Parts: sequence; C-alpha cells; structure tokens
Amino acid sequence: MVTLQLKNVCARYGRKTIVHDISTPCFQGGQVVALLGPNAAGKSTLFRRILGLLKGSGDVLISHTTAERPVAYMPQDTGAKAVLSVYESVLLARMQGRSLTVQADDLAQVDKALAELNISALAERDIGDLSGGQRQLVSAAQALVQEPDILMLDEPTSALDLNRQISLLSVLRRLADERQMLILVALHDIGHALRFTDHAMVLEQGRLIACGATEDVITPELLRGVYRVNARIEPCSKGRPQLIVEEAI
Ligand SMILES: Nc1ncnc2c1ncn2[C@@H]1O[C@H](COP(=O)(O)OP(=O)(O)OP(=O)(O)O)[C@@H](O)[C@H]1O
Repeated sequence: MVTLQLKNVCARYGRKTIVHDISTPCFQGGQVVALLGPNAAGKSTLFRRILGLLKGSGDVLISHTTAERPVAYMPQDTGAKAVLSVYESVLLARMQGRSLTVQADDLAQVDKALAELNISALAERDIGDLSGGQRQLVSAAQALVQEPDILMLDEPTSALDLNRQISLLSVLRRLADERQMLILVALHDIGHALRFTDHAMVLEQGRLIACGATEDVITPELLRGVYRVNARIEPCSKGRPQLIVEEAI
C-alpha cells in the first residue's frame, strides 16, 4: 500500500521560504487527508513542494507505489486555453508519461473518469467554452484518469454548486476506499473536511500547527485561533459532527 511521509519539509520561492519544517505521520493508501488553513497559509506551496516543483530542504518520502505515475495533481487554477475537446484533454492527461500509443484501456479509463464525475455529456465540448464549475470537474477527471496512488487536489470544490461539491467529495471518498488511493485535499469548507476526511493538517503562516484525526483537530479553539470565527461543532440528528459558525471576530 502506498505511503507518504513528510520529514522537516521546507519550500521556497527564490530565496523566500514559505513553508517551514513540516513533518507528518506516515499517511497510507485509503486515507483522505484534509489540508486546511487560511488564505496564503502555504497549502498550494506545500502541494508544489510534494510534487517536486519547488525547492527546499527536508524529505518527501513516497513508498510502495505501484502506479506508473504515482502522484496526480489537480491545481487550484483550472483555466484552460488549449483548443481541445473535453475528451481529448482528459486523454492527453492520461497519456502524459505513458507510451505514445493509445490503447483500448486508455480510452476506457477516460470514459470511466468522465462517468465518475457525471460529465460524459461534455465529452465533445471545447474546454475553452465551459463554465468554471464544468472546467473544475474536467480538471478532476484529468487527475483521476491517471490512476495515481496519491491524488492531490487543491480546493477542488471551489467553483461547484452544492450538489456537485458533495458528489465530487463522495466520489473521492469512495475511490480512496476502493482503490486504496491516498487523497490529499486542500479545503476551505471545514464542514466538508469534517464529513469527508479522516485526517487533517492545518497550516498557518507556512507552519503545521495541528495534524491528526479530523474530529480531534477541528475544535472551536482552532477555529477561533486560526480562522478567527466563533463556531461550535455539534452532532446532527444522524450523529455526524456539524459546524455552526456564529460570527467572524
Ligand atoms: N510564485 C510565487 N512566488 C512568490 N511567492 C508566492 C508564489 N506563489 C505563492 N506565493 C506566496 O506564498 C504564500 C503562500 O501561498 P499559497 O498559494 O501556498 O497559499 P494557500 O494556502 O494555497 O492560499 P489560498 O487559500 O489563498 O489558495 C503567499 O504569501 C503567496 O503570496
């Protein structure tokens, strides 16, 4: 089973260090890990560092991977300018780093990714003509189609309506369970983190200030200190923890 562990990881742009000394437990396939923190805390920067796109000291340890491309990434900015159909763009994502010849399995995986995200009807559309939410789902399909062992998604629900937010996070939760994929997902919606993730890492000004089981990490004290809101967490009628925000402070 795939594992990911960070040991004293730093990340910098030029000479400026943005992410400082992050160490985590050893995360495993099948887990969904929320990456939380206010704007500019360093979430996207940490993702880029894990991907090897940024320099910095420390170690990103990935082991027991079986995938051809172990890590897939869905960036926050999903703007698309290329003149490609949705189908072509997802197939292109699939073929990156693989052989040049498209096999039947590649086409099947594209169909499957589009179907998982309920966007098969968009297959022939030009990606430049899509709505923001449609583009975000296509970007998720481009990541999923790679069949990674580790999937990192940067605020994947930010442009989606409520139904599609819940649908996408439900699909991710199921894929983590079924394929034993490790999913790291940056989220601003704390309610979604409580509902869909097992573990949470909280960044503040580039430092990891909390890491553990999501229900243990997300407390009224943390929400007051990090997000500057007064909030309560109470079980709903089904016993699931619900976030009730009272005010910004
Ligand atoms: N290319 C860059 N060059 C220099 N500084 C950058 C660059 N990209 C981001 N930063 C800075 O790094 C810090 C962390 O940014 P980052 O995008 O990682 O935050 P984030 O937690 O993902 O924020 P948000 O929730 O707003 O998306 C910010 O101060 C930002 O201005």
